[in-house]
Amino acid sequence: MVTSHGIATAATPAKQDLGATMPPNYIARPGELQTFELPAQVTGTPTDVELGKALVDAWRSDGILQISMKDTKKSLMDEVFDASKGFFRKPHSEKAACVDSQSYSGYIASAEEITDGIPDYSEIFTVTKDLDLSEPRVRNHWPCHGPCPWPDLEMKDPMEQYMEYLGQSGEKLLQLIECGLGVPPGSLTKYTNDGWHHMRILRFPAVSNTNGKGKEGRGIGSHTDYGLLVIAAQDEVGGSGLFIRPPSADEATANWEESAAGFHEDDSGWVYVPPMPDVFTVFPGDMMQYLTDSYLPSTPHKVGLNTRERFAFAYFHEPSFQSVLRPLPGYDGGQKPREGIHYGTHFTNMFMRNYPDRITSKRMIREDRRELLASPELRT
Ligand SMILES: O=C(O)CCC(=O)C(=O)O
Ligand SMILES: [Fe+2]
Repeated sequence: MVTSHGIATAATPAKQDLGATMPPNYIARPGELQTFELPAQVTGTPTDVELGKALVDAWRSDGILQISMKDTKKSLMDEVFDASKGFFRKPHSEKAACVDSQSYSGYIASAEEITDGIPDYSEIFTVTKDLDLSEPRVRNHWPCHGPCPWPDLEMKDPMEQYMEYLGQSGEKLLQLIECGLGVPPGSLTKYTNDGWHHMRILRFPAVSNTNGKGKEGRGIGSHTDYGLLVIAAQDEVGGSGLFIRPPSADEATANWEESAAGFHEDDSGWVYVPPMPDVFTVFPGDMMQYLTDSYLPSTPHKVGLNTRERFAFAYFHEPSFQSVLRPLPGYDGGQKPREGIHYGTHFTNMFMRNYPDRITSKRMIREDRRELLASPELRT
């Protein structure tokens, strides 16, 4: 049921069933997430303010919320899941050819990604801004800027449409969060002009069907993501694998200062995100935490392998690569660093940490590309 102001109560399965699909050997309590519906547009009406405050409250208590998927988008979801499955079914050599030496777009084999020094079993296709070799930023060797090595149009077309749609949802969410935080319109969206939005198309093998090179049972180790918003979707078939840690007064991360990878990985206190039909899950990233002085902390999460293979998408709604972010008015509590955070530097650091052996990281080092991150042209 959806109320007139977009605050919805999804038809949830009985409480005792919510944890039934949890990955084996994980201990967590099943979450009961709040579900919201996004309006056609956000103009700052009292209804928008009410919804924005409800989103902020949901994140502050649960660390994650759901937005319901428009009926008109359900066929697009079918298309992107089909395209993802079609890609991951290809022979290894075809998938492994999808890499680029200048961007981090493309294929990441199972056990190639490192979180907190340990290989993950996730198999991934990453999509960053697809810029061809003649694009000025690529010609000028900006770190992480380059083409996306799409395997074919069957993959490219639906994925681009999907990212476009999530881009619109991301902008609406930021506008609503501005309303909910009581900051002037544009305080968040000024950073997303030319946003460095990217996406991870993910496959997780069944727990009984891995290549033996990663950490047993683990899909992705505990981590926080880097930008403003994470908007995730998963198929419901294999059960979920996602666990999150709700905000807590005695737990703090600051991923740009000290790695949050591995945060409380094996401790209690995790919440299982049960699979729900026709919703996206949304939670804040590192830059939202910095801007709000941890009023909206970046949500730690991890993924476990389930009894069946699982397909998922994680879309990241981000500031522009060039952005230097500064505390929001009313949320400047002296958070560090005082000079602001350059998002492109944070992104580059995180990707080099996750993929130290990738051709892209090696070229970055060989060509000293990171030096450019300090130049005024890359900081606006
Ligand atoms: O599999 C998921 O649901 C989330 C994946 C994730 O955390 C990521 O790609 O950063
Ligand atoms: Fe993540």
